[in-house]
Parts: sequence; C-alpha cells; structure tokens
Amino acid sequence: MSEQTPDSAETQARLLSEALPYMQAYENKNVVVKYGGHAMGDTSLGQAFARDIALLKQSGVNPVVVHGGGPQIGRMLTQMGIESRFEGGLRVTDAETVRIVEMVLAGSINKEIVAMINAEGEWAIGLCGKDGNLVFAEKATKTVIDPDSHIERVLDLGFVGEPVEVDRTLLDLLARSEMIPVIAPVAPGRDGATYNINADTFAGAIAGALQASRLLFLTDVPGVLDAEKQLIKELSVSEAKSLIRRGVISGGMIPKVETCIEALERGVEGVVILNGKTRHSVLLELLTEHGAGTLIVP
Ligand SMILES: Nc1ncnc2c1ncn2[C@@H]1O[C@H](COP(=O)(O)OP(=O)(O)O)[C@@H](O)[C@H]1O
Ligand SMILES: CC(=O)N[C@@H](CCC(=O)OP(=O)(O)O)C(=O)O
Repeated sequence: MSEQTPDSAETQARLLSEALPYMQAYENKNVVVKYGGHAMGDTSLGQAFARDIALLKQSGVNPVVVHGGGPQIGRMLTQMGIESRFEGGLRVTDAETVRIVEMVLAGSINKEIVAMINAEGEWAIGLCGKDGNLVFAEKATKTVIDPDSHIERVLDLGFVGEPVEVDRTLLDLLARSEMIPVIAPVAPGRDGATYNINADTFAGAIAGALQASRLLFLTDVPGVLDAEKQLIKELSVSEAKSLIRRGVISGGMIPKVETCIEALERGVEGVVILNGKTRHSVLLELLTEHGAGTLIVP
C-alpha cells in the first residue's frame, strides 16, 4: 500500500475480511498503541491511524493510545526562542519548558488525535496522567558515564519524571463504556509538580498496569534493524541486549527497546516496534499473519 493513496472502499473491505479471524484473538483485550511524534505524518496518514484505532474498537478490542510529540514540542520551543537540550535521550525540562510541553502534548496534539478518532464515529477521551489520578510520577534519576573520565555523573533533568504509580480504574471504566483513552505523557508528582515523561516509558507503564495483550510502538523506521539495516522480524531479549552493547541499536531506539524488555517483564504478552508511516500499520501488525515490524520476545 502506498503512503499517500487514500483508502478505497475495496481496500477497506479486503482489510476487514482478512482481519476477522485475528480480531477474535484480541476481543476484550487491552492493546496499547504508542503513537510517536515522528510517526505523525500528514492529515491523511493521521486519518488512517485514527481509522485503525476506531476499527479495533468496533471489533471488540480495547485500544489505548499513548502519544508522543517530541518534534512538535521542539518546533514550539524554537518559535518561543527556547533551545531544546537532550541528555540520554530525555529533554532537559525547566519550569517554563514543562508548561510548553504540557500545552503541546496534553493540549494541542492530544485533542487533534481525539478529534480524528471521533471523526471515525468513535468516542475518544483525551487524558494525561493528571486526569482521574491516572499516573503519578517522581523526578527522574538518571546517571551517565563520562566517556573520557569514566566517572559516573548524576544528571539533573529538571521536571523530567518517571511513572511510579498507575491507577487503571479510569481506563477500565472507559473500556466498559466503549470509550477510547488517548493519553499524553505528562503527570503530576506527589510533590505537586508537573512532570514531562518520555512517551515510550509512559506507554510501557500503562501497558504494564493493564497487563496488555499487545504494546505497539509506532515510529519512523520499519522496526529494529540489524547491522546491515535489514528488518529483524523477531528479537529475543538477550539478542536485543547484545545489539545495544554492540552499538547496532543506538539513539532513541535504546529507550524504546529497554521499555519493551521491561514491559515483557511486567507481564505484557507481546511488544512490537513498527513503522507508523506505513498506512494501516496497526491493522497490518495485529490482524495479518506476518505482522509488520519487530516482535520482541522473552
Ligand atoms: N538498530 C536500529 N534500528 C532501527 N532504528 C534505530 C536503530 N538504532 C537507532 N535507531 C534510530 O532510532 C530512531 C527511532 O527512535 P526515536 O527517534 O526516539 O523514535 P520516536 O520519536 O518514534 O519515539 C530511528 O529513527 C533510528 O534513527
Ligand atoms: C522527557 C522527555 O524527553 N519527554 C518527551 C515527551 C514526548 C515524547 O517522548 O515524544 P516522542 O515519542 O515523539 O519522542 C519530550 O519532551 O520530547
């Protein structure tokens, strides 16, 4: 399927008929979809994503969307004359930045996704960790090893948080009421502060709390690539750790794969990294024989 071509009625009908046997396997199961900022393309691609989520719901699956928006936050900060700075893949977030992060994630992007899903005839509800006491965070404690001196350094990332408590009550209520939660990775601390949380980490915590059947990470590459840049269809935890050690997995893919490993340890049944820029990648992954990206297995 081309990235640009809108769906014809035949395409939709074919997808549906091929998908039916797989839909039954996920009936009433929680499927968490992390929609990364790099996976968000043009309006047509966004609509195709929203259609997939709506179709899952209509098929009896409980989709939960956790979204990012790193590039969009970066653009807003640039417009406001604030420079983005990352340490270990995490945005250094001061008091002013966290207000902008919340505005872009929980305000702008969250409502765009909600509106697109609702335009497909569903009831999506936009949330962040603050709503319904869904998630509480603590200030993130990250350390890095200085490459020159090899001395461990504690990073102060400001208002960057790690999810420490997830209360699934509201999510269960929404699932029973046929509503689709769309969640921004911003959460309060017990200290009263607002924290900016990496969206992959946030999605892993939500999927763990829900004991999700599947956790899908939609990004801008086909999945985890090997040293020859070929897609790895299935990757074990020990192979993944070896690829990180060897530097084949690097940059933003490291926290993603580490979150996948943690999610499996927390009882999530299956974790997949796939290309959100391929139209209908969510349906292709869940509802076709061969899937679409890299399946991480224990
Ligand atoms: N082995 C690898 N396979 C695939 N992507 C990799 C690998 N190592 C590093 N990457 C990089 O990781 C990026 C995905 O991470 P990131 O940019 O954080 O995604 P997102 O914004 O979707 O969360 C890819 O675009 C790619 O540049
Ligand atoms: C602490 C931290 O880095 N938070 C991220 C939250 C958004 C995010 O993770 O979005 P993507 O999934 O699109 O990368 C940020 O400020 O960019």
